[in-house]
Order: sequence, then structure tokens, then C-alpha cells
Amino acid sequence: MTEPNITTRCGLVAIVGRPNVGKSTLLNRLLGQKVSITSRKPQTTRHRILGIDSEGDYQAVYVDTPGLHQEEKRAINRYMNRAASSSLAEVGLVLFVIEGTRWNSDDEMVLSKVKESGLPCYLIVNKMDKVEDKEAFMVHLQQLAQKHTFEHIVPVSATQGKMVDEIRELVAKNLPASEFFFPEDYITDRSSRFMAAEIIREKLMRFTGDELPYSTTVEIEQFKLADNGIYRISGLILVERETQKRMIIGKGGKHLKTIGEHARKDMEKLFDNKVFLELWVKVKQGWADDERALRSLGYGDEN
Ligand SMILES: Nc1nc2c(ncn2[C@@H]2O[C@H](COP(=O)(O)OP(=O)(O)OP(=O)(O)O)[C@@H](O)[C@H]2O)c(=O)[nH]1
Repeated sequence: MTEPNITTRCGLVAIVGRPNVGKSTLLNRLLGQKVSITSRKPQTTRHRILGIDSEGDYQAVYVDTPGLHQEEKRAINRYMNRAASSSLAEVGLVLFVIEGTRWNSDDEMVLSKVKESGLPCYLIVNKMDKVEDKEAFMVHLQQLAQKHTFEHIVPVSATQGKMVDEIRELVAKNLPASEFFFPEDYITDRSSRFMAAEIIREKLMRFTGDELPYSTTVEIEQFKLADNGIYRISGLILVERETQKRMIIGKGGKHLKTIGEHARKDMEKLFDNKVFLELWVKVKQGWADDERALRSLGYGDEN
């Protein structure tokens, strides 16, 4: 039913794709703000996160999803796939992100989900800055166009911000008439606590070895505005093994200090406030394998 009195447009837009293609980087670019953490390592995004882009009479609510992947051995991977698949059920448009000229079986799997959903889909070919052979790329584009009836195919570079405004415009055009879902000044639906934990996790991934990311999680034990106007934040980093704990803390606590400093700076930017950050590391065995432990850490609450 059309509502003649509604002059605004608003809708949910899913950003899907296999791990590491640049979904979170694209979302941050679309919003001009960092709401989703990124890293060179695949499967950085574990939770579903909303990024809200309001301008003039429209509001696009982006759903950044964990990268869909075929490996489901661990509970955390099953959880991430569930979070990514279920977001397709609620949206009106899909941005399917792939990488340059690379196309693999995980991309194929995401495509089959997009097809199943029956939703309009824009194919976003990211990391164009890395594509050297333009001729081969044109052939690749033609092959991609055969795979599905995409509404648009847009080559972009999320890191360089190239063609990102064009995507915003295309998305805005597609939004249905609706009241805004969120107040205009919101950029995400997530709490400051959640954002603080995500920032710490991002720094952990950036500053630690390859082995670490999948077995690390962060809980915010304290988040309060102290009398002196400073945010006091305590983060607890959970790892699976004593060796990982030592690795994170580093010699004389140096490594943890670096992680903390970088995290604090990002928090101060995001919260626009001074932050006092304390970090602790604790060993909690097997958390990534155990569905119940995951739920207790807040991984099961999303639909
Ligand atoms: N060269 C280049 N690198 C990019 C571009 N966009 C993203 N990246 C890099 O690709 C890596 C992964 O980016 P993310 O945004 O974390 O990817 P994601 O798809 O959200 O990853 P998951 O969380 O694993 O699903 C990071 O190192 C980014 O800097 C791009 O346009 N060009």
C-alpha cells in the first residue's frame, strides 16, 4: 500500500561477499566514518552491524555481514554464516562485493544465496586499484554479467574511495518511500560498549600474529563516564592458550601497551571524548568451539 504523505525514503541494504573482499572498508567509505572493523585477515567481521547513511530525504541502512564461507567446522564459523544469511531475509537490496578478477567457489556460494533471495542486486567489483590487465578485466566483467541479472555492475576501489559516491547514489534511488528507521544523527545501531570491543579486536588483529584472531574475543567489563568527564573503559581479552596470552602482552607488557594506545586513539575519535583504557588478558579454553560459551559472550543473540 502506498502512503501518499511520506516524503522520505528508507530501506535496508545488505553488503554480502566472501571473507576479505573489502565489505567493511566499503561500508566505512559509504558512511565516511569507521563503524565496521577491517583487517588484512579474512573473517574480521564476526557480528552483523548496521551502518546508517542519512542525507536529505533518504536514509540507507546498510547491513555489514560476516563474510560467507564454506568452512563450518567451528561453532564460531557456523554462527558467522547464520548471521550473514539471515540478514538477506530482511533487506530490499543487496550489494554483492567481489574482488578484482578473482572469482572462487565461495563467491559462487554467495551468488547462489543472492539468487535464492530473489532480491535486486548490485555487483560491486572492489580492489580495482590492484587490477593491472584492463583487457582481461573487461573479459572477466562480461563473464560476470552472464552469471546473473545484476541491476548494476560497479567497479570500485573502497580504499581509494573511487566510485563510492556513485554507489551511494544508486542505492538512494532504489530506496522505497518510508519513514526513517533511525534518528538522522545515528551512524550505527550498536552501543558504544560494542564499538569499544570491536576497536580493541581490530587492533589485536592488526598487531598480532596470524594464529591469533580466531581464538580471541573481547568483553567490555566497564564503560563509564567518570566525574572528570573522561570515559573509563576496561576491556578483557579472552584467548584460548597461555602462549597466546604471552604473545599479546609481549615483553614487559609492551605489545599490549601498543594495542591499547591505538585502540584508545580510535575510541577518542569515535566517541569524541577523552578515554582512559585498561586492558586485561585471560585464558578461557575452547570458547570458539563451544556454542554455549559463544552465547554467553553475546554471539547468539542476533537473528
Ligand atoms: N587494494 C585494495 N585493498 C582493499 C580495498 N578494499 C579493502 N581492501 C583491503 O582488503 C582487506 C579486507 O578488507 P575488509 O574490509 O576487512 O574485508 P571484509 O570483506 O569486510 O572482510 P571479512 O570481515 O573477512 O568479511 C583489508 O586489508 C583492506 O584494506 C581496495 O579497494 N583496494
